[in-house]
Amino acid sequence: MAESILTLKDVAVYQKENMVLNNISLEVKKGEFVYLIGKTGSGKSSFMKTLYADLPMKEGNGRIVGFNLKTLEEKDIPFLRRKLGIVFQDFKLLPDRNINKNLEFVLKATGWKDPGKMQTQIEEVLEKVGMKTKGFKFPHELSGGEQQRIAIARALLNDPELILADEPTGNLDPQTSVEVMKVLQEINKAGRTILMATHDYALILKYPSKTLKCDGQKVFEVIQKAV
Ligand SMILES: Nc1ncnc2c1ncn2[C@@H]1O[C@H](COP(=O)(O)OP(=O)(O)OP(=O)(O)O)[C@@H](O)[C@H]1O
Repeated sequence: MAESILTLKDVAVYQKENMVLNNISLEVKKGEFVYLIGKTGSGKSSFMKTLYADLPMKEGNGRIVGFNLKTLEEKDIPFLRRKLGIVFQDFKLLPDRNINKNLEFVLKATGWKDPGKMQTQIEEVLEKVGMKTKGFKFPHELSGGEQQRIAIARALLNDPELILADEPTGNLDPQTSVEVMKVLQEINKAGRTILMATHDYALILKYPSKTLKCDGQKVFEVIQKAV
């Protein structure tokens, strides 16, 4: 049986003192591609933030990539984040440096020292997202879809066990969304687990997969027809 990458038991998600979601119990296994859907304000981003410890897990129990979210201490958060690849809607690339330097910055910040190894790793992740020749460009010289591919490459730098993508196609046109989705699908086929929050039902129809829905302060699995 596939190993569990994420297990939640009776978890509640809070924004400060306000409960956003409760009674969440679910499991994501190694190799799965899971969508997280739900209306604006239903709690998708808050759910994701709880998973990468940007919001504390006040109620329930959770394990993610081997870390216990309930007992996680502040000092352990960087180590958790190293085992997660996080992709956001708005790319969050550093505008003042080129793509190679953006990626090098992350490697240095996560303890890499050897320049040769860093260069090899940068080339490898750029190759995976089809951007090998674009390392010298600045973020503003790339299209939105290209910037998102770079953000995915950045998420792959430390060989994460789980990729959390929060509306990764939210700023992209339909055709570019499909291109970015193809990259995520390839990464998933290569064995990586992906949890992706999205509003984009066209993508879900095109690439059907296990789907969780946030609604009425709950998170539950929906069958494809009911999406
Ligand atoms: N930083 C914050 N402080 C307080 N409340 C917040 C904060 N961020 C979000 N909320 C509230 O938490 C609830 C869930 O918001 P969240 O952003 O998680 O929803 P979402 O499903 O991701 O929405 P969207 O699809 O618009 O991104 C909303 O009621 C929102 O107002």
